[in-house]
Amino acid sequence: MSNGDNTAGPLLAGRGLVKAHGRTEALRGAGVELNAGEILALTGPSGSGKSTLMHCLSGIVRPDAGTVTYAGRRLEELPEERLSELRRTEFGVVFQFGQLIPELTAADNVALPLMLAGADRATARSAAAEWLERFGARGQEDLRPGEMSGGQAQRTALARALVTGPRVVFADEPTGALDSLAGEQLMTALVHTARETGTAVLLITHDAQVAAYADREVRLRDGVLAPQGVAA
Ligand SMILES: Nc1ncnc2c1ncn2[C@@H]1O[C@H](COP(=O)(O)OP(=O)(O)OP(=O)(O)O)[C@@H](O)[C@H]1O
Repeated sequence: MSNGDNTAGPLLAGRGLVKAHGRTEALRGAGVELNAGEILALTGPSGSGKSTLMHCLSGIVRPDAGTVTYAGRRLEELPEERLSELRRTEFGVVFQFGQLIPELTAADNVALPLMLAGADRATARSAAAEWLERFGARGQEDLRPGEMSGGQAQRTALARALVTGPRVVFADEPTGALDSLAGEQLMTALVHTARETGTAVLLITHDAQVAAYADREVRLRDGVLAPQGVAA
């Protein structure tokens, strides 16, 4: 898919997003903008709609109403296959519990997105080893998720999210299952890499210390979002 941006505005913008899960209105007109290279923290109480908003912005879920614009393209207008391609090539995702494939080693988990994009196994594994090293997971290439600490699993998940060179990483409570030291190490690695590569990050967190790594923080409440200004 071409990278031909035709906007001078934000890289990713959700406007007037509405999404119900059954009778629960998770989003009730939420709007948020993410600029290229920006690290944005999305905070708010449990159940306020953070994950639903992230799923709409990343094209995993189609909103009931409202628009999502990525690099000048309206996600709701893309056919499913173009949307999948965009998710695979331009977006990376990290969840609270890594969600690595249990049967695969760290190296194969990280290599997988490249192989899905058509790289051969040797090339993909060599890129995977480089990314694992970058995230301080050198020597862990052959570990399977069941043999990893929480921090090792999350570093592997970060490497997997970034290996394809995405322009946006969506991270949903990436430090939520880690102790504070491992959480700090993960955030330092994520922020450092995002700065180096110019990748934008949308970061859901409950933790003010984690939100403080962001350039800006916005807060959701009852499915609606209000700007909070610059994070500490
Ligand atoms: N698949 C689903 N089916 C039914 N209800 C859902 C579903 N996903 C979310 N909800 C409901 O929608 C609301 C918003 O959920 P969401 O997970 O987006 O909030 P959140 O702010 O991310 O919460 P948390 O911080 O607890 O993860 C909640 O009331 C939740 O129970």
